[in-house]
This record gives sequence, C-alpha cells and structure tokens, in this order.
Amino acid sequence: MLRAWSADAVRSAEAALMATLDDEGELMARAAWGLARVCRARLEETGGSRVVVLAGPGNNGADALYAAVHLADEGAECVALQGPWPLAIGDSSSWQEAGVRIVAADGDWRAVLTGADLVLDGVLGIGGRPGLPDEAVAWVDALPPDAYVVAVDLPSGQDPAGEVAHEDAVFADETVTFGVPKPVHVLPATESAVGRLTVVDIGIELEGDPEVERLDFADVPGLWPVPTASDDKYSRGVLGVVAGGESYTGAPVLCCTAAVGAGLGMLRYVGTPAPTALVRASVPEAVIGDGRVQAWVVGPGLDTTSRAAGSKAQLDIARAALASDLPALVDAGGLDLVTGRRDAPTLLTPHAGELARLLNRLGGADSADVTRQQVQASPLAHARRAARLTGATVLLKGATTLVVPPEGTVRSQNDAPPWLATAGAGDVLAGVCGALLAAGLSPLDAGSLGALVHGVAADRANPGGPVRALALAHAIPGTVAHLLTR
Ligand SMILES: NC(=O)C1=CN([C@@H]2O[C@H](COP(=O)(O)OP(=O)(O)OC[C@H]3O[C@@H](n4cnc5c(N)ncnc54)[C@H](O)[C@@H]3O)[C@@H](O)[C@H]2O)[C@@H](O)CC1
Ligand SMILES: Nc1ncnc2c1ncn2[C@@H]1O[C@H](COP(=O)(O)OP(=O)(O)O)[C@@H](O)[C@H]1O
Ligand SMILES: [K+]
Repeated sequence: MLRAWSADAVRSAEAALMATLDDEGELMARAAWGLARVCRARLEETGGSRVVVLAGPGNNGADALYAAVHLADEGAECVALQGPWPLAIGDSSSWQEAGVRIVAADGDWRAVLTGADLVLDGVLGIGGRPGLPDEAVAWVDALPPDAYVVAVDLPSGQDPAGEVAHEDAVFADETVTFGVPKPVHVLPATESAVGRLTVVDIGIELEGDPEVERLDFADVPGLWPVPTASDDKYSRGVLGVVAGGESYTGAPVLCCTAAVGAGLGMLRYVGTPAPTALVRASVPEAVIGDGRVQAWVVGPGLDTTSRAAGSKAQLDIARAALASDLPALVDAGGLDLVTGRRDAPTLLTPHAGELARLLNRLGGADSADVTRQQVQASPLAHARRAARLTGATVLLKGATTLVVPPEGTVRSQNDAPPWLATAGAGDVLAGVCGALLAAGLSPLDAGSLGALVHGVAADRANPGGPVRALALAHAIPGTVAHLLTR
C-alpha cells in the first residue's frame, strides 16, 4: 500500500528527526544526494550532460542547487536560473564557486534553457501555494520539449495538498520526493503532472493515519474474499442488482456479467421485461426477481422517470433496497433516488457530472450551483462534501478514481489505461464493487479494491489497445486469478 502524508505531517516528522541530528543541514544533504543520484542515472540513460536548475526562493530551490553541485562535481554542465528573489541559502557567487553558474532574471536565460538536457524544477516544494511567480511561468512556457524534467519534491505550482488543479504549474517527466509521498503525487487534481514518482529515503518516519492511501497488487490477496471449503453460495454473498430498463438494456448485462465474474455466491436481478430477457440469455447464473440478498446494486441504466411496463415495480424495489439496512452501491440513475443519509454501509459511484447533480439536489436552495468543471477542478473537496451530506462513501470516477469515506483517510486508485474511458465501463465497476460489498467488504475496501481490479482488467483485456466494456467484464475473473496468484 502506498501512503501519502500531508505537508504538515512531513514537516513535523522532519523536525523530530532533525532534533536528533548534530548537523541541521543533514536532511537537506540527504535529499540533495538522493536527487543527484536519480538525475545522474537519467543523464546516463539519455546521454545528456547539460543541467538547468529552476531555482526558487525556498528550500526546494536549495535542494535543487545542492544536487546540481554534486552533478557538476561529476562533470555535468550546471546552470541555475534565479528569479528576482534571494536564494534560501548562499548567493550567486557562493553557488558559482561550487560549480553552478547562476543566470539572473535579466540575463539570457532563454538561451540557457533551450540547451538543457535535464531541467531540475526547484521553484516551489511543500511550502508552495498553487500557481507560480510570473518569472517561473515564463520559464515553464519556454521549457524545451525534449528536455527531461525532474521535479524536486513536487511539480512546482501544483497544490501540495492535491486538492485543486492549477494551470500555471510544471508538468514533470519524473518527480523525486523525500521521505514519503505527499497527496499531490496521488490525488486526481495534480497526479497527472507528477510523471514517474521516485521516493528518496531521508530517514524520516511518519506515524498515525496518512492523508491518502493507494492499494497496490500486493494488497489484493489480503483483501479479496477467497472462499474456503466450508463456504456455500449463501455464505459467499448474494447480490441483488436493480438496473436497466426498456431504454437502457445493456447496463444490467454488463453489471451482472462483471458481478458473477468477480466471484459472487449468487446474483438476483430485478428489471423490466426487455433487459430481463437479455440477462436471462447472457447471464444464465442470474436468478430473476426480488429475494433475500446480502447487498444491493441500485442504478446502472435505471431510468427513474420511465413509465414503461414493469418500471413502477422495479422502482419500488429500488426504493425498498435503499430504505433497507443492507449495504448498497448506488450508481447512475440510482443516484437520483438518494434523498439524504443512509445508516447502512453505502457506496455512491458518480462520475464528475453525476456528482455535481447530486450536490445540487442535496445541497439545498442556499448552496451555489456546482458544475462538472468545478468537480473536475477540485474533486476531493466535492467528493468529501457529498460523503458528509449523505454519510456514504463516495467513489468519484475518472482517470484517477477517488474513494472518499465521510471521515478519515481517502483512497486513490490509478490502475487503468485511458482506453477505459468508454461507455459501459462504469456498469462493470458497479458489478465488481457490488460483489465485494455482498461478500462483506466495507464500502472503502470494496470501492478501492474494485477500482484496482477494474483498471487492471482493462489493460489485460487488450494490452495497449482499445477495450470495450463487455470485454472488460469478461476479463474480470482472469484478472482476479492473476492478482491472487502472481
Ligand atoms: N524541512 C526539511 O527539513 C526539508 C525540506 N526539504 C525541502 O524543502 C522544501 C520546502 O521548503 P520551504 O518550506 O522553504 O518552501 P518552498 O521551497 O516550497 O518555497 C516557499 C517559498 O516560496 C514562496 N511561495 C510559495 N508559493 C508561492 C507562489 N505560488 N508564488 C510565489 N511565491 C510562492 C513562499 O512565500 C516561500 O518564500 C521541500 O519541498 C523540500 O524540497 C528537503 O530538503 C528535505 C528536508
Ligand atoms: N481517462 C481515463 N483513464 C482511465 N480510466 C478512466 C478515464 N476516464 C474514465 N475512466 C474510468 O472509466 C469508467 C467510466 O465510467 P462511467 O463514466 O460511469 O461510464 P458509463 O456510465 O458509461 O458506464 C470509470 O471507472 C472511470 O474511472
Ligand atoms: K519543485
């Protein structure tokens, strides 16, 4: 499991360690040495030798400059761009003596930058506010496209807390962070700017709950509900799926195919005539109609406004499922039936547009209208608000999937290729996570583990190429086996 801690927690851990060290510069020395080792390796891989440092005003800039001193000692040509600010440590003459030429804001920095093989972004670190000083915006605009950009600790300008996306910021090829990952490295608003993430050990130890967790492959065997000889179909979990209608007939097929493929004890399907016929034909394992279950999936392809035959009876069962004390996953059309808090374990699985709509409906007349764009610009805050309003865990879908409980550490999964952005993929996710809820997992575990398996299945269904939702659903059983037996 990857764990990311807030800037404040990291600073406290650094202060605690520093108090035990004789030299107050020791941690920065460790950070700079580790950073220099990574840069050295990348220069060797790419055959480059010209390093340009973007030197900010704080310790992040100092880290980059110290790393450049090591690289200069080893023969690289190192130049640092300084803005109209003093450097945190030393001045231009002391750095020049140490082997790093400093080019001031009024110097010919463009020519220097054009020749860079490797750019070390040390403008801002965990002390940064989202956005960049104007001079650094100009540097970033002028970055040569073929230079390898290494961000020091985090891509400058990105929000260290990973809460908000900002357009004036660095997008790195690699980020070298110190001690532990931070939220910026794993949350959806900022993760795409991080590139490859490398963590340099500087000896700090973090205690207590992290801000963000990310499950990895090694977590799957410990969490996945593997049956034993004493199990039967009921003890493994029965899932009820209320999905589809006369206009959306495919969603229940995808959801039910994925749910049985994830290893359910049994599945009950509740639908109107057309999708029921399709589920009968394509998922012969499904038992049709209402009955006793351990958890519900309510909503894939569900049209809550339909007047077609069978719709009223189906909606009555959907409402009864939501009013029950059983765990429930609520997706797509089912989200329109959420009226407030539910006491039983609940996982809501909106995409950004559905989350905006849910917040507008539940937020009350006084709250400002939320748009899909606002959700995408600050996904964590919006998911958290929905989790607090409903008491449910909110799984917000996207390239990075967030799973946000009403309180405490959030999970963030990034396991899927962009090919997964295809209609019906969400119905498959609902089936997988629903199966895990029926087996007794918490909404947090069911959502994050389901998102991991779903993302890996997208890749395994057709490595490196397009994937359709039905192929994704069919790839679930093999993916689970692969992750359990690797
Ligand atoms: N605390 C420690 O012991 C260690 C810290 N390290 C480094 O220190 C960094 C943190 O250093 P600092 O606390 O000096 O903070 P930063 O280097 O992130 O920069 C903070 C400075 O930039 C200014 N600033 C912030 N946001 C701005 C914006 N958007 N536009 C313009 N100016 C802005 C602030 O006013 C402040 O002067 C870490 O990211 C890491 O690189 C490492 O050396 C490891 C050890
Ligand atoms: N760019 C992307 N990269 C990887 N996965 C993505 C990307 N965009 C969306 N996804 C995933 O694809 C799925 C889409 O679900 P959803 O929007 O509900 O589609 P549908 O309602 O058509 O089934 C979600 O699991 C989401 O996390
Ligand atoms: K940086």
